[in-house]
Amino acid sequence: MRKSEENNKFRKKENAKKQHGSKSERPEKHICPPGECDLAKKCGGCQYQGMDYEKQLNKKHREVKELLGSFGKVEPVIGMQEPFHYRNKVNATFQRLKNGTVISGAYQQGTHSVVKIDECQIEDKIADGIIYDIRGMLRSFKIKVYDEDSGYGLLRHVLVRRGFRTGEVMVVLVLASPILPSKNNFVKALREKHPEVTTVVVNVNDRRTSVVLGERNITIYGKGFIEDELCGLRFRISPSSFYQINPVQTEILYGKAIEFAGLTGKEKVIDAYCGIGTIGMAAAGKAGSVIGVEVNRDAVRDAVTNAKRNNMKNITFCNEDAGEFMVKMAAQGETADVVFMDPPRAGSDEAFLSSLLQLSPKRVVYISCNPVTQARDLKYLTSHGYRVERCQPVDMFPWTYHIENIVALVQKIR
Ligand SMILES: C[S@@+](CC[C@H](N)C(=O)[O-])C[C@H]1O[C@@H](n2cnc3c(N)ncnc32)[C@H](O)[C@@H]1O
Repeated sequence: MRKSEENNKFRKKENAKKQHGSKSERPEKHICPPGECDLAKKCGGCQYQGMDYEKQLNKKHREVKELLGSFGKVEPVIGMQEPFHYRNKVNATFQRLKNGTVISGAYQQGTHSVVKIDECQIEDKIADGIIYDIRGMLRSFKIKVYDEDSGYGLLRHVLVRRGFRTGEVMVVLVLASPILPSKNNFVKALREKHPEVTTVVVNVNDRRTSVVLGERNITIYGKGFIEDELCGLRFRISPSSFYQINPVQTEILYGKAIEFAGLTGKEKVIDAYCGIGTIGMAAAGKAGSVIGVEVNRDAVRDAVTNAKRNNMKNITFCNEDAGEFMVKMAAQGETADVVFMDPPRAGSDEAFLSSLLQLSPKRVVYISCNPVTQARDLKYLTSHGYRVERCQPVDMFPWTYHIENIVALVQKIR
């Protein structure tokens, strides 16, 4: 995945076509000739490199059907019209080679050696350019790259996030200590090369860990977050908050999720695992009230600000473990009409699912980036009074084996 030319033929042919939701609407042929990305095998990020895009979608469809087909019909995967440079968040790890050269890129799959990446076919081009230039600035600013083995050095990762609609750019420098020497000059030099950078944050990660971000953020330029627009709403995104990485497909994903919720304007809705409040806020205009629940404190802070920013009065947020929150709601005899749940890859837990049954929502819309754990959780829900009504995979991650999937569950008639 990299320095590869997107296929111009593909673009010309497909530009005129609309986003495709069903097989017949899809472009006839998606192309990425085998071997186009010379790093694919080393980097391991794009498992489906070299595979025709249409084939990728069919393969993902088969995979979701294998896991979830027993619950009901699986719709064809909604793919992208232009499945390139979709990642709005790019994280580069830095490494100093034995000969002194500094490289940046991604860990080679299953190892801790870095594969040098200057430009990647799925990453935002501007973000890649910023990372490339930061690498070039390290020597003149005497910034040493962190060495995992010795624990010596300063710079561990650079994370760049770009607002798809706003163009705002956040650069997060993940450092082993809080002090960036000549920080003002560094920011000035970076902004001379990239005036599109709107904020620079130092994230302090002094632990021996493979987790990218530490807990402390220090804003050294700008407001410390970016804003972006999704579904006609404006969202603030802090460095540690979750935000979907493919904004084009996210609007399709949320649109389908809200359609599956069948809202009429009166419902009491829970948006569980809500991140910065995107799904709940996109749904709030069609619901009576919404409660978002999320464990990450920064994300909840963003969510509260986002609700105010969009002048939403019928949504509140709770900073809590989603399972614990549901247990409390159930213990208080509360109910809900619709529950959106969008847990991390590990899926939900029994505390959450068993309390969900007690809240007895008429509809559950389960969004997942891991159909394996989704299948496990659906097994539980379908053996406790729910049935799967709709199942819609959305390709948020072209060229990789990952797939996002939305399932609508409704209560079985007793
Ligand atoms: C896949 S993201 C979805 C976020 C949001 N729905 C969106 O579309 O942007 C999952 C979210 O669940 C949060 N999370 C993880 N474990 C949690 C838990 N036990 N309770 C509540 N939230 C949790 C994460 O911080 C993350 O924001």
